[in-house]
Amino acid sequence: MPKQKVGISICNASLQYQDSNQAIIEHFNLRMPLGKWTAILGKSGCGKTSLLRYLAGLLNENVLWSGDITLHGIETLQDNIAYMAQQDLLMPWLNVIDNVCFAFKFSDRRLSDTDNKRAFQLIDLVGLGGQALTMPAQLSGGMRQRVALARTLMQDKPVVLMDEPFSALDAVTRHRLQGLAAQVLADKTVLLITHDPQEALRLSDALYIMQGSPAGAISLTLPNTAIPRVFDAQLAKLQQQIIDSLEVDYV
Ligand SMILES: Nc1ncnc2c1ncn2[C@@H]1O[C@H](COP(=O)(O)OP(=O)(O)OP(=O)(O)O)[C@@H](O)[C@H]1O
Repeated sequence: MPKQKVGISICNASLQYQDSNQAIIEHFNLRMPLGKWTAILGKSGCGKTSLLRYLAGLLNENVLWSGDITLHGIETLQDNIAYMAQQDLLMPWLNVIDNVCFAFKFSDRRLSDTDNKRAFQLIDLVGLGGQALTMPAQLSGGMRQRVALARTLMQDKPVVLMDEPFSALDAVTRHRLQGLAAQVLADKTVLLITHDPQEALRLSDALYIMQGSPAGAISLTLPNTAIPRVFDAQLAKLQQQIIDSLEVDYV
């Protein structure tokens, strides 16, 4: 990886659920470049979501954590993170615009005219102009994930955690939404969990494979080319390298 400013670094981390007698992550090191995408791949159950949820502050009392998290450009992770999950988590009783503005409902800040205007602009940006008053049940899976993306953008946080956000979509919709996300989340520090090596290679500036039990992370060197990358012979080779690394945990 070319020299890049680090946004978040995790050093020698260990994570264990309180009700378990074994850590799921140990000697875990990861450096997320500032304002870039970092992807994590790993066998199902190796601890990817747990790590993300810990970083999002959703696991505090349920886990034992050790290790250092160093932040650059932000004071705390709390208040600076937006989380986009695999399921869109849209509120079925709220229309598109109210879902996009959902985070405001739980904050002290009232929605200003400027915020409202921005919400409409984001809905346009994700290709859903004219659908602001539509209910989630009337939208396709891809459209719902677009609303979730607009909601993530509305929060306007410098760090975005994404847990398999495109995995439930068909290949073309996924490809389009990946491109859109790369465009609209440019300059954010993004941590993306995915099971799809191609997605990781297309979108990320740094790529880690979680391996072992408890899991550590190994990094893969990526070409210094523009994101989203076009899938070429070099990426195909890297894809094979990723699969070989992942296979170690399946023997
Ligand atoms: N609340 C919990 N309490 C105890 N153990 C848990 C809890 N949540 C998850 N685990 C365990 O932690 C391990 C890691 O789970 P996690 O969901 O983080 O894996 P993952 O890599 O994200 O998996 P997948 O790719 O299938 O989503 C699993 O063995 C799981 O059973």
